[in-house]
Amino acid sequence: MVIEERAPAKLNLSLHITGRRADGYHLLDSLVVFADLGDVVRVEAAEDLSLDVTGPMADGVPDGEDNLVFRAARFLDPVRGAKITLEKHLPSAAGIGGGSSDAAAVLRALSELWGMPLPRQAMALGADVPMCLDPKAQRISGAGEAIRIVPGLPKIPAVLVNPGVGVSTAEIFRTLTARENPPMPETWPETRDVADVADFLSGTRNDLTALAIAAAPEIETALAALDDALFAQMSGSGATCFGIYTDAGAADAAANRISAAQGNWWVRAVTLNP
Ligand SMILES: C[C@](O)(CO)[C@H](O)COP(=O)(O)OP(=O)(O)OC[C@H]1O[C@@H](n2ccc(N)nc2=O)[C@H](O)[C@@H]1O
Ligand SMILES: Nc1ncnc2c1ncn2[C@@H]1O[C@H](COP(=O)(O)OP(=O)(O)OP(=O)(O)O)[C@@H](O)[C@H]1O
Repeated sequence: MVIEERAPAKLNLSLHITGRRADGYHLLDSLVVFADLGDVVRVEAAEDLSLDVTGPMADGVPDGEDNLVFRAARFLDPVRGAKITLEKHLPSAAGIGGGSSDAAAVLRALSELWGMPLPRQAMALGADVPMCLDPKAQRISGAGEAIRIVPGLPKIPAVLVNPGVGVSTAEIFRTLTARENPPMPETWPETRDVADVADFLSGTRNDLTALAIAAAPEIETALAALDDALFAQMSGSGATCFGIYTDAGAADAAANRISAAQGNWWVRAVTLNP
């Protein structure tokens, strides 16, 4: 029996950095949603643990013990075996939680295969892993472990643009000096449609943007390419940026326009799910 789990792209619609803990991890206040696009993880019973990485974005992704999928399997059970296949569709080191979403998907798949409870304390695998365990719209605080589901968001047509440069999350946090910034508003607006969401987001920030642009100036070009969106911002530590649009037709048209102008960029029209 093959168990299949989707590992959707994670988008930080906002990312406020509000402080730093004694252990060096930063405190976040972030609105996170997931796209209808992602990697695919498949697991089946086997004596030994093995990992095969396939798919259009597999190039350069580690296929051994360095892969977060492998580490997640060992984290769930240090000795049990399984044959794991990871089909990569998302760019890596891209701020859309590729490795974290894969790790969460393999935890879901292996807990089913091995008949084990899903571990909720998955921070040790990465700050983004807990939020990817149940990929729904959520507000994240703490260092990523404090999760509140955000009800009532609409489906959001969007375009994801990655200008083809990898950005190291660790490196961006290391260069951060302005660590005490205001959080998002505490009260949540009633969002009935995509324009309401854009309106709310226009009062938010991604506090890593300037540092990411300093490391990868292409990010500024990617944001400029999304200037016809209702709202555009960078996700995570970059380099992927998103633009949100009134409807799927407008998102498709923007994706086609940007792809035609920038043949080497990774550009996708998606829906961001509530
Ligand atoms: C930027 C975000 O993507 C926002 O969702 C996450 O906070 C990062 O999540 P991630 O990639 O799973 O991060 P990890 O693999 O745990 O950490 C990578 C690096 O970022 C730094 N890091 C990460 C999360 C956090 N809250 N504060 C940090 O300072 C850590 O010191 C580490 O050196
Ligand atoms: N399953 C995986 N998929 C992609 N990269 C992985 C995976 N496992 C380990 N890696 C390594 O992790 C690095 C970061 O990739 P990843 O895609 O997780 O970053 P990211 O999207 O910026 O994450 P985040 O949004 O959580 O900061 C890669 O450069 C790669 O070497």
